[in-house]
Amino acid sequence: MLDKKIAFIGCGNMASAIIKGLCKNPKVDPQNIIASRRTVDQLESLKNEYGIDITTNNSFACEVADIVVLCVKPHMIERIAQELKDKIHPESTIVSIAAGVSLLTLHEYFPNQHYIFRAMPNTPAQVQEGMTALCIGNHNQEDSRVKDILELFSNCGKCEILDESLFSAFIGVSGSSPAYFYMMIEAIADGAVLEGMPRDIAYKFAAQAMLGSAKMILETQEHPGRLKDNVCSPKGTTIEAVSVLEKNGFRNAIIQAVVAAAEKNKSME
Ligand SMILES: NC(=O)C1=CN([C@@H]2O[C@H](COP(=O)(O)OP(=O)(O)OC[C@H]3O[C@@H](n4cnc5c(N)ncnc54)[C@H](OP(=O)(O)O)[C@@H]3O)[C@@H](O)[C@H]2O)C=CC1
Ligand SMILES: O=C(O)[C@@H]1CCC=N1
Repeated sequence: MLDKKIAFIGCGNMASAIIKGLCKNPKVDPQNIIASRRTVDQLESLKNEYGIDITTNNSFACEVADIVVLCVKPHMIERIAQELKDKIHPESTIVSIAAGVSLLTLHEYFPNQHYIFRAMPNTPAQVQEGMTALCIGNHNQEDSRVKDILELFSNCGKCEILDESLFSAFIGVSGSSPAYFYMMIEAIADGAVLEGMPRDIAYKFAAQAMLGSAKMILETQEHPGRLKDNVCSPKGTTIEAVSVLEKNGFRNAIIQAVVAAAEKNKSME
Protein backbone atom coordinates (compact mmCIF):
# COMPACT_ATOMS: atom_id res chain seq x y z
CA MET A 1 0.00 0.00 0.00
CA LEU A 2 2.94 2.30 0.72
CA ASP A 3 3.65 2.77 -3.00
CA LYS A 4 -0.01 3.31 -3.93
CA LYS A 5 -1.56 6.67 -4.71
CA ILE A 6 -4.56 7.24 -2.43
CA ALA A 7 -7.30 9.78 -3.21
CA PHE A 8 -9.67 11.01 -0.49
CA ILE A 9 -12.87 12.32 -2.02
CA GLY A 10 -14.53 14.62 0.51
CA CYS A 11 -11.97 15.73 3.03
CA GLY A 12 -13.89 16.67 6.19
CA ASN A 13 -13.62 15.41 9.76
CA MET A 14 -13.11 11.71 9.07
CA ALA A 15 -10.85 11.94 6.01
CA SER A 16 -8.69 14.55 7.75
CA ALA A 17 -8.36 12.26 10.77
CA ILE A 18 -7.29 9.34 8.55
CA ILE A 19 -4.82 11.50 6.63
CA LYS A 20 -3.29 12.88 9.83
CA GLY A 21 -2.97 9.35 11.24
CA LEU A 22 -1.39 8.08 8.02
CA CYS A 23 1.07 10.95 7.87
CA LYS A 24 2.29 10.18 11.40
CA ASN A 25 3.79 7.01 9.93
CA PRO A 26 7.24 7.93 8.61
CA LYS A 27 6.97 5.17 6.00
CA VAL A 28 3.96 6.84 4.37
CA ASP A 29 4.93 9.29 1.62
CA PRO A 30 2.52 12.27 1.85
CA GLN A 31 3.05 12.80 -1.88
CA ASN A 32 1.09 9.57 -2.41
CA ILE A 33 -1.96 11.14 -0.78
CA ILE A 34 -4.30 13.48 -2.61
CA ALA A 35 -7.30 15.04 -0.90
CA SER A 36 -10.26 16.62 -2.67
CA ARG A 37 -13.08 18.84 -1.45
CA ARG A 38 -14.80 21.97 -2.72
CA THR A 39 -13.48 24.53 -0.22
CA VAL A 40 -9.77 25.25 -0.35
CA ASP A 41 -8.97 26.64 3.14
CA GLN A 42 -8.90 23.37 5.10
CA LEU A 43 -7.16 21.64 2.20
CA GLU A 44 -4.41 24.25 2.29
CA SER A 45 -3.81 23.73 6.00
CA LEU A 46 -3.52 19.94 5.50
CA LYS A 47 -1.11 20.54 2.65
CA ASN A 48 0.98 22.96 4.68
CA GLU A 49 1.11 20.72 7.73
CA TYR A 50 1.56 17.31 6.10
CA GLY A 51 2.79 17.93 2.55
CA ILE A 52 -0.02 16.01 0.85
CA ASP A 53 -1.39 16.89 -2.58
CA ILE A 54 -4.69 18.71 -2.69
CA THR A 55 -7.26 19.50 -5.35
CA THR A 56 -10.81 20.73 -5.74
CA ASN A 57 -11.16 18.51 -8.80
CA ASN A 58 -12.51 15.08 -7.79
CA SER A 59 -11.97 13.66 -11.28
CA PHE A 60 -8.31 14.62 -11.30
CA ALA A 61 -7.79 12.96 -7.89
CA CYS A 62 -9.47 9.75 -9.10
CA GLU A 63 -7.62 9.59 -12.39
CA VAL A 64 -4.24 9.49 -10.63
CA ALA A 65 -5.27 7.16 -7.79
CA ASP A 66 -4.84 3.42 -7.21
CA ILE A 67 -7.13 3.63 -4.18
CA VAL A 68 -10.12 5.98 -3.98
CA VAL A 69 -11.54 6.52 -0.48
CA LEU A 70 -15.04 7.99 -0.57
CA CYS A 71 -15.46 10.21 2.48
CA VAL A 72 -18.46 12.37 1.60
CA LYS A 73 -21.71 12.27 3.55
CA PRO A 74 -23.89 9.24 2.81
CA HIS A 75 -26.50 11.22 0.84
CA MET A 76 -23.72 12.52 -1.46
CA ILE A 77 -22.38 9.11 -2.46
CA GLU A 78 -24.81 8.58 -5.37
CA ARG A 79 -24.08 12.02 -6.83
CA ILE A 80 -20.33 11.50 -6.45
CA ALA A 81 -20.63 8.10 -8.15
CA GLN A 82 -22.41 9.68 -11.12
CA GLU A 83 -19.61 12.21 -11.35
CA LEU A 84 -16.73 9.76 -10.98
CA LYS A 85 -17.75 6.30 -12.13
CA ASP A 86 -16.15 6.72 -15.56
CA LYS A 87 -13.08 8.49 -14.18
CA ILE A 88 -11.86 5.73 -11.88
CA HIS A 89 -9.68 3.08 -13.50
CA PRO A 90 -11.47 -0.33 -13.48
CA GLU A 91 -8.44 -1.88 -11.75
CA SER A 92 -8.45 0.71 -8.98
CA THR A 93 -9.88 0.01 -5.55
CA ILE A 94 -12.80 1.97 -4.13
CA VAL A 95 -13.37 2.14 -0.37
CA SER A 96 -16.46 3.86 0.99
CA ILE A 97 -16.56 4.93 4.62
CA ALA A 98 -20.13 6.21 4.39
CA ALA A 99 -22.61 4.96 6.95
CA GLY A 100 -25.76 3.47 5.51
CA VAL A 101 -24.46 2.71 2.00
CA SER A 102 -24.24 -1.05 1.45
CA LEU A 103 -21.78 -2.91 -0.74
CA LEU A 104 -24.65 -3.90 -3.01
CA THR A 105 -25.57 -0.24 -3.51
CA LEU A 106 -21.95 0.70 -4.10
CA HIS A 107 -21.67 -1.96 -6.83
CA GLU A 108 -24.82 -0.53 -8.46
CA TYR A 109 -23.33 2.96 -8.35
CA PHE A 110 -19.96 1.83 -9.76
CA PRO A 111 -20.86 -0.91 -12.28
CA ASN A 112 -17.38 -0.98 -13.88
CA GLN A 113 -15.61 -1.58 -10.62
CA HIS A 114 -14.66 -5.00 -9.26
CA TYR A 115 -12.75 -3.96 -6.15
CA ILE A 116 -15.18 -2.15 -3.89
CA PHE A 117 -14.88 -2.32 -0.12
CA ARG A 118 -16.73 -0.75 2.75
CA ALA A 119 -14.93 0.53 5.82
CA MET A 120 -16.08 2.06 9.08
CA PRO A 121 -13.24 3.95 10.79
CA ASN A 122 -13.51 6.29 13.77
CA THR A 123 -11.96 9.67 14.52
CA PRO A 124 -9.20 8.38 16.88
CA ALA A 125 -7.54 7.33 13.61
CA GLN A 126 -6.02 10.81 13.87
CA VAL A 127 -3.84 9.69 16.79
CA GLN A 128 -3.28 6.21 15.34
CA GLU A 129 -5.70 4.66 17.84
CA GLY A 130 -8.55 4.19 15.40
CA MET A 131 -10.66 1.07 15.08
CA THR A 132 -11.80 0.24 11.58
CA ALA A 133 -14.02 -2.55 10.33
CA LEU A 134 -13.51 -3.59 6.73
CA CYS A 135 -16.13 -5.36 4.69
CA ILE A 136 -14.65 -7.14 1.69
CA GLY A 137 -17.74 -8.84 0.23
CA ASN A 138 -16.77 -11.91 -1.78
CA HIS A 139 -13.10 -11.02 -2.04
CA ASN A 140 -10.43 -13.18 -0.48
CA GLN A 141 -8.56 -11.99 2.61
CA GLU A 142 -5.31 -12.90 0.85
CA ASP A 143 -6.06 -10.65 -2.14
CA SER A 144 -3.36 -7.98 -2.35
CA ARG A 145 -6.00 -5.27 -2.68
CA VAL A 146 -7.62 -6.38 0.58
CA LYS A 147 -4.21 -6.38 2.23
CA ASP A 148 -3.57 -2.85 0.94
CA ILE A 149 -6.74 -1.54 2.56
CA LEU A 150 -6.09 -3.40 5.81
CA GLU A 151 -2.64 -1.82 5.83
CA LEU A 152 -4.03 1.62 5.06
CA PHE A 153 -6.34 1.61 8.07
CA SER A 154 -3.86 -0.29 10.28
CA ASN A 155 -1.56 2.71 9.87
CA CYS A 156 -4.22 4.65 11.79
CA GLY A 157 -4.84 2.08 14.51
CA LYS A 158 -6.47 -1.33 14.33
CA CYS A 159 -8.36 -2.74 11.36
CA GLU A 160 -10.32 -5.98 11.15
CA ILE A 161 -12.37 -7.66 8.49
CA LEU A 162 -16.03 -7.89 9.48
CA ASP A 163 -19.03 -9.40 7.77
CA GLU A 164 -21.40 -6.75 6.47
CA SER A 165 -24.25 -8.27 8.54
CA LEU A 166 -22.46 -6.88 11.64
CA PHE A 167 -21.72 -3.47 10.17
CA SER A 168 -24.65 -1.70 11.85
CA ALA A 169 -23.67 -3.08 15.24
CA PHE A 170 -20.09 -2.02 14.57
CA ILE A 171 -21.16 1.56 13.92
CA GLY A 172 -22.96 1.59 17.28
CA VAL A 173 -20.01 0.10 19.13
CA SER A 174 -17.07 1.81 17.42
CA GLY A 175 -17.77 4.27 14.57
CA SER A 176 -20.08 6.40 16.71
CA SER A 177 -18.85 5.52 20.19
CA PRO A 178 -16.07 8.12 20.48
CA ALA A 179 -18.92 10.65 20.79
CA TYR A 180 -20.37 8.79 23.80
CA PHE A 181 -16.92 8.54 25.40
CA TYR A 182 -16.33 12.27 24.94
CA MET A 183 -19.74 12.94 26.50
CA MET A 184 -18.76 10.82 29.46
CA ILE A 185 -15.46 12.63 29.90
CA GLU A 186 -17.26 15.95 29.68
CA ALA A 187 -19.80 14.83 32.27
CA ILE A 188 -17.13 13.45 34.63
CA ALA A 189 -15.31 16.76 34.38
CA ASP A 190 -18.58 18.60 35.12
CA GLY A 191 -18.86 16.57 38.30
CA ALA A 192 -15.28 17.38 39.27
CA VAL A 193 -15.84 21.07 38.52
CA LEU A 194 -18.89 20.94 40.79
CA GLU A 195 -16.52 19.65 43.47
CA GLY A 196 -14.14 22.57 42.86
CA MET A 197 -11.58 21.14 40.41
CA PRO A 198 -10.35 23.33 37.49
CA ARG A 199 -11.87 22.03 34.25
CA ASP A 200 -8.65 21.58 32.25
CA ILE A 201 -7.08 19.21 34.75
CA ALA A 202 -10.40 17.40 35.22
CA TYR A 203 -10.44 16.59 31.47
CA LYS A 204 -6.89 15.30 31.69
CA PHE A 205 -7.59 13.11 34.73
CA ALA A 206 -10.82 11.72 33.27
CA ALA A 207 -9.27 11.04 29.85
CA GLN A 208 -6.25 9.26 31.34
CA ALA A 209 -8.56 7.15 33.54
CA MET A 210 -10.56 6.19 30.42
CA LEU A 211 -7.41 5.43 28.42
CA GLY A 212 -6.01 3.27 31.23
CA SER A 213 -9.31 1.42 31.68
CA ALA A 214 -9.49 0.69 27.94
CA LYS A 215 -5.91 -0.57 28.00
CA MET A 216 -6.74 -2.86 30.93
CA ILE A 217 -9.49 -4.49 28.87
CA LEU A 218 -7.25 -4.91 25.83
CA GLU A 219 -4.14 -6.07 27.66
CA THR A 220 -5.49 -8.24 30.51
CA GLN A 221 -8.44 -9.79 28.60
CA GLU A 222 -10.26 -9.73 31.95
CA HIS A 223 -14.05 -9.53 32.00
CA PRO A 224 -15.08 -5.84 32.34
CA GLY A 225 -17.33 -6.78 35.27
CA ARG A 226 -14.39 -8.23 37.16
CA LEU A 227 -12.29 -5.13 36.48
CA LYS A 228 -15.18 -3.02 37.76
CA ASP A 229 -15.47 -5.19 40.87
CA ASN A 230 -11.76 -4.69 41.55
CA VAL A 231 -12.35 -0.93 41.81
CA CYS A 232 -15.32 -1.25 44.17
CA SER A 233 -14.06 -1.56 47.77
CA PRO A 234 -16.70 -2.71 50.29
CA LYS A 235 -18.46 0.35 51.71
CA GLY A 236 -16.10 2.42 49.53
CA THR A 237 -16.47 5.44 47.27
CA THR A 238 -16.84 3.61 43.95
CA ILE A 239 -19.79 1.41 44.87
CA GLU A 240 -21.63 4.61 45.91
CA ALA A 241 -20.99 5.98 42.40
CA VAL A 242 -21.91 2.68 40.73
CA SER A 243 -25.17 2.57 42.68
CA VAL A 244 -26.06 6.09 41.46
CA LEU A 245 -25.23 5.11 37.87
CA GLU A 246 -27.47 2.03 38.10
CA LYS A 247 -30.33 4.06 39.67
CA ASN A 248 -30.11 6.46 36.73
CA GLY A 249 -30.16 3.78 34.06
CA PHE A 250 -26.57 4.28 32.94
CA ARG A 251 -26.07 0.86 31.37
CA ASN A 252 -29.50 0.78 29.79
CA ALA A 253 -28.91 4.25 28.30
CA ILE A 254 -25.67 3.04 26.70
CA ILE A 255 -27.27 -0.16 25.39
CA GLN A 256 -30.13 1.83 23.85
CA ALA A 257 -27.67 4.32 22.34
CA VAL A 258 -25.70 1.56 20.59
CA VAL A 259 -28.93 0.03 19.29
CA ALA A 260 -30.16 3.45 18.11
CA ALA A 261 -26.98 4.05 16.08
CA ALA A 262 -27.20 0.57 14.58
CA GLU A 263 -30.90 0.94 13.74
CA LYS A 264 -30.26 4.34 12.15
CA ASN A 265 -27.65 2.77 9.89
CA LYS A 266 -30.05 -0.03 8.94
CA SER A 267 -32.76 2.51 8.10
CA MET A 268 -30.36 4.27 5.72
CA GLU A 269 -29.39 1.12 3.80
N1 LIG B 1 -17.21 11.63 11.49
C1 LIG B 1 -17.03 10.36 11.88
O1 LIG B 1 -16.69 10.07 13.06
C2 LIG B 1 -17.21 9.24 10.91
C3 LIG B 1 -17.76 9.46 9.66
N2 LIG B 1 -17.92 8.42 8.79
C4 LIG B 1 -18.47 8.67 7.45
O2 LIG B 1 -17.58 9.55 6.83
C5 LIG B 1 -18.27 10.34 5.89
C6 LIG B 1 -17.89 11.79 6.10
O3 LIG B 1 -18.24 12.18 7.41
P1 LIG B 1 -17.56 13.44 8.08
O4 LIG B 1 -16.11 13.48 7.74
O5 LIG B 1 -17.99 13.42 9.48
O6 LIG B 1 -18.33 14.60 7.31
P2 LIG B 1 -17.78 16.05 6.89
O7 LIG B 1 -18.99 16.86 6.55
O8 LIG B 1 -16.85 16.56 7.92
O9 LIG B 1 -16.95 15.75 5.58
C7 LIG B 1 -17.53 15.59 4.31
C8 LIG B 1 -16.72 16.41 3.35
O10 LIG B 1 -17.20 16.19 2.04
C9 LIG B 1 -16.92 17.37 1.30
N3 LIG B 1 -17.77 17.41 0.12
C10 LIG B 1 -19.10 17.67 0.04
N4 LIG B 1 -19.49 17.62 -1.24
C11 LIG B 1 -18.39 17.32 -1.98
C12 LIG B 1 -18.15 17.13 -3.36
N5 LIG B 1 -19.14 17.26 -4.27
N6 LIG B 1 -16.90 16.83 -3.76
C13 LIG B 1 -15.89 16.71 -2.87
N7 LIG B 1 -16.06 16.88 -1.55
C14 LIG B 1 -17.29 17.17 -1.12
C15 LIG B 1 -17.19 18.51 2.26
O11 LIG B 1 -16.32 19.60 2.01
P3 LIG B 1 -16.69 20.78 0.98
O12 LIG B 1 -18.04 21.29 1.39
O13 LIG B 1 -15.58 21.74 1.15
O14 LIG B 1 -16.69 20.14 -0.37
C16 LIG B 1 -16.82 17.91 3.62
O15 LIG B 1 -15.57 18.35 4.06
C17 LIG B 1 -19.75 10.08 6.09
O16 LIG B 1 -20.22 9.28 5.04
C18 LIG B 1 -19.82 9.34 7.42
O17 LIG B 1 -20.86 8.39 7.43
C19 LIG B 1 -17.51 7.15 9.10
C20 LIG B 1 -16.97 6.88 10.31
C21 LIG B 1 -16.83 7.88 11.34
O1 LIG C 1 -22.64 9.94 12.67
C1 LIG C 1 -22.38 9.36 11.62
O2 LIG C 1 -23.27 9.10 10.80
C2 LIG C 1 -20.98 8.92 11.33
C3 LIG C 1 -20.88 7.44 11.10
C4 LIG C 1 -20.16 6.91 12.30
C5 LIG C 1 -19.71 8.09 13.01
N1 LIG C 1 -20.13 9.19 12.45
